[in-house]
Amino acid sequence: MNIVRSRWTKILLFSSSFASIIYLLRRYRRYLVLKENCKFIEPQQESITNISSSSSLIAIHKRFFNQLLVIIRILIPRLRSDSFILLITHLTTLITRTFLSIYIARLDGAIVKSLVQRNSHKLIRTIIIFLIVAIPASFINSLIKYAESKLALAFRSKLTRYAYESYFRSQTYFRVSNLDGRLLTPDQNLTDDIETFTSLLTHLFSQLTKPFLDIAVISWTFVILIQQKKHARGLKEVPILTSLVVFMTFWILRKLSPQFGRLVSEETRRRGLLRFAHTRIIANAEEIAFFDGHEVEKTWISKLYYQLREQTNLIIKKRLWFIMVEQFLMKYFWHSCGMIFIAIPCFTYDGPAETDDPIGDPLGISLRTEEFTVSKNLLSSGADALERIMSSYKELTELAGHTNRVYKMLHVFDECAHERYQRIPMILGEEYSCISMKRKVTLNQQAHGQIIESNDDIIAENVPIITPNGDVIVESLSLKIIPKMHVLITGPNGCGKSSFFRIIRGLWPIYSGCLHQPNPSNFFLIPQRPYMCPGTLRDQIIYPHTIDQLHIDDNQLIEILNNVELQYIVQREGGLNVERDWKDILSGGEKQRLGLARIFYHKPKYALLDECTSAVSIDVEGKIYERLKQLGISLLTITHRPSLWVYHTHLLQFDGKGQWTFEILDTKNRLTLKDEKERLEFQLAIVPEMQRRLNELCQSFLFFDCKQLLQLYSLSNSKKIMYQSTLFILSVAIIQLNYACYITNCPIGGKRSLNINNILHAHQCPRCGLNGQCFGPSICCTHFGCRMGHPSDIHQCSTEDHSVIPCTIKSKTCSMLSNGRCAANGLCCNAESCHMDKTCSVSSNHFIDNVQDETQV
Ligand SMILES: Nc1ncnc2c1ncn2[C@@H]1O[C@H](COP(=O)(O)OP(=O)(O)OP(=O)(O)O)[C@@H](O)[C@H]1O
Repeated sequence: MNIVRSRWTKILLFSSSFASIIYLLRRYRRYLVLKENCKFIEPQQESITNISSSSSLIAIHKRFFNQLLVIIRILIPRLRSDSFILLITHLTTLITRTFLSIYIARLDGAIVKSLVQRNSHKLIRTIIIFLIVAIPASFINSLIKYAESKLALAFRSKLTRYAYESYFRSQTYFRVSNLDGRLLTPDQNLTDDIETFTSLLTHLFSQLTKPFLDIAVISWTFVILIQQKKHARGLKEVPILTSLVVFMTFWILRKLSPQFGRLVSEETRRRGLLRFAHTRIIANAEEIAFFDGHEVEKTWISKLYYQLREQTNLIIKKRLWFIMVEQFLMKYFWHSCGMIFIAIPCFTYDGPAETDDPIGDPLGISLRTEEFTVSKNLLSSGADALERIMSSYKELTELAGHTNRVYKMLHVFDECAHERYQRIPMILGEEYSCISMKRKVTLNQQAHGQIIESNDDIIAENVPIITPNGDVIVESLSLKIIPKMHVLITGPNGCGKSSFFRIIRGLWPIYSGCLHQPNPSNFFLIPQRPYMCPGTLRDQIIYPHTIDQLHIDDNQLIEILNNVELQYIVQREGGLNVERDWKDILSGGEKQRLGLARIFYHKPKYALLDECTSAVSIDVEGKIYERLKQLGISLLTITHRPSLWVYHTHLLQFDGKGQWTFEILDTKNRLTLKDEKERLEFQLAIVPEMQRRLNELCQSFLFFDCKQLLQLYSLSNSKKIMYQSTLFILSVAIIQLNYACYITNCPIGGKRSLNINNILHAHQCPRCGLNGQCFGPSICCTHFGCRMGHPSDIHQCSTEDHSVIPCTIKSKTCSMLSNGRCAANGLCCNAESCHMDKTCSVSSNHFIDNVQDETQV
């Protein structure tokens, strides 16, 4: 009480409470920020979590064991496999270690006994034996770790090999990411997940096997010990009480245990998304840098990181309370119970004193001490084993989570290999909403189209083009392409041109109809951005061949580079054997040409060229096409470039509304028609502007709205009315244009420059300045002289533009300029300029007189 009352204690209590409150408030604020940050991508997560939770694969139950069994069959395919031999080795080391532990416990008891007996010889002898036994025991301990790591590696190799085989079979790697939506990060599944699963599995194997062995052997040793103690009461109840304590602990822990499997599985998924986002940034670094898009990327990545952090925090928090309860029960509670159990014979023994030294130790204290030490050691080993089994529950639930991920990966690989796909509807709805107008089909079923291998021809019979999302791009396509046919494929963006390639190459499933397709080795696709594989320049040309499959020499390879006008690259980069990051060091056009070089190397029957020359200059493109045709390769080209038309014999045209045409390509005629079309399109493009101007003129000068007339024109169905309306509009337009030209300043210098002597009723030109007269659009003269280009004069003189009749200046004509009139003393002007003229003399009221004259007229 005194302590509590002391001033310092009060200050300490107050400040710690204050600090705690501040800490909690800060934590709460950070939690709110975190929650806010995570909001943005929550819906997608929810949908994915639902998929895993709905199938309830996380908890330890029958399904988990079934999944584990499937995977174990992959890990241990036969009894003679290396993984099984390693497993047996590991098991043997574990058993040996158990027996050694019991032996060491007994040696420990013997040491204590010799101490109590004060028998130095026996003590030294026992210690020497103890040290000798410690050598194999240490080796076995190390061997356990070694065997565990080797076993984990063997399991990992087996599972990785199996997964790679599935992943690279039947283009599963393409199908998983393009046609199926269940695995968002297959890279993570194939690397991290497999590694974590196999190390956790082997760890749990040692964690569980040895404790079970320990418990079995220790229990057996105790049974023998109990049987020897005939005169001690209450020992028979010890096994029942022990089981009761263990069962109770297990029950409490199970009730309190959070679902670690689910939590860890979710954490792994979020880690995968974060890694995926980083990979995306590396792949698109250049574009992001060009657009300065790092802020957007940073925000997105931070959000993903916060989500991961939130989940990791949750797990850490849940572990804190769970481990506390676990430690209390299994360390302290069990220890107390154990001490009570082994103390029972000390209190209840009522037989004669047991001693092997009746003279030195008649009461048998040393023997009892030895028994107590052995029992205590055994009991602590047993408790340790039980503790491990119990704490393994947590790891077991985590293993369930990882098993689920690995199993799901293998399952999806298998389904994709058999063309059974599933997409996640929410993601589709968001990402591809632009094509939601198209007809959609449900695709969670197997494709029923027929694929027949043909010798040479590609024949499609009523084959639809359907995207992996179920959007029907083309309802039914029927055509026949034979070798030596060169097909040009055109159409608007997104109409299915590239998808047509995917269909004939067998990348997308065929949902109905029949496709006769030559062996895939007859096709070679060059996309707009060709893939640059890791390796040498030679590897780029021969891809996907390897050096072992190379069938031509270096001179021929250089000849191939010649064909695509890329021979200089050998010298520039230092030979064919040089390794570079080709994706980064080559320009867009060079990459495209290197891609085309592969066709010269492989010489397929059909070259599928998907806008693969968009970055190549037109002259080089032409040469490459000519050379490809000389090799007898059929060219199927997607392009928007008319320069390529001449190299093709047929045209496949998609209209973007599900319709298509396939016909012979008459290039010459088509180019003429194209020219005409472009010309007409250009003319039509300026029609609205002309109509606007015409209407303006109609309103200004005819007080008539031509729009009505134009409407009448566009509404009139009858050809005769249309014809008449056109004639009328044109006549009106011509008259108006001429008239408009006449009344605006069409001639140089405006209307004033016309010879007005021939025009009746010409009126006086407008006044300007101080008693001045407008001579031209920007010339104002008084008898003092003329000024040119003054804004107020321009403003006043431009009123003349609105007058229908031209104006005149009634002063004396002068000969220095054509249509010139005397503007001031010694100055002759016309509507455009002024010139010195000695013959000109005017009086001060000259212009006023003129006005009066005009009034009289
Ligand atoms: N993997 C995919 N999953 C779902 N839809 C896809 C996929 N690939 C393409 N699509 C959709 O299929 C439609 C046709 O695509 P395609 O690539 O064939 O167009 P395209 O005619 O080659 O267009 P462009 O001229 O722009 O290259 C598009 O609406 C596109 O969104």
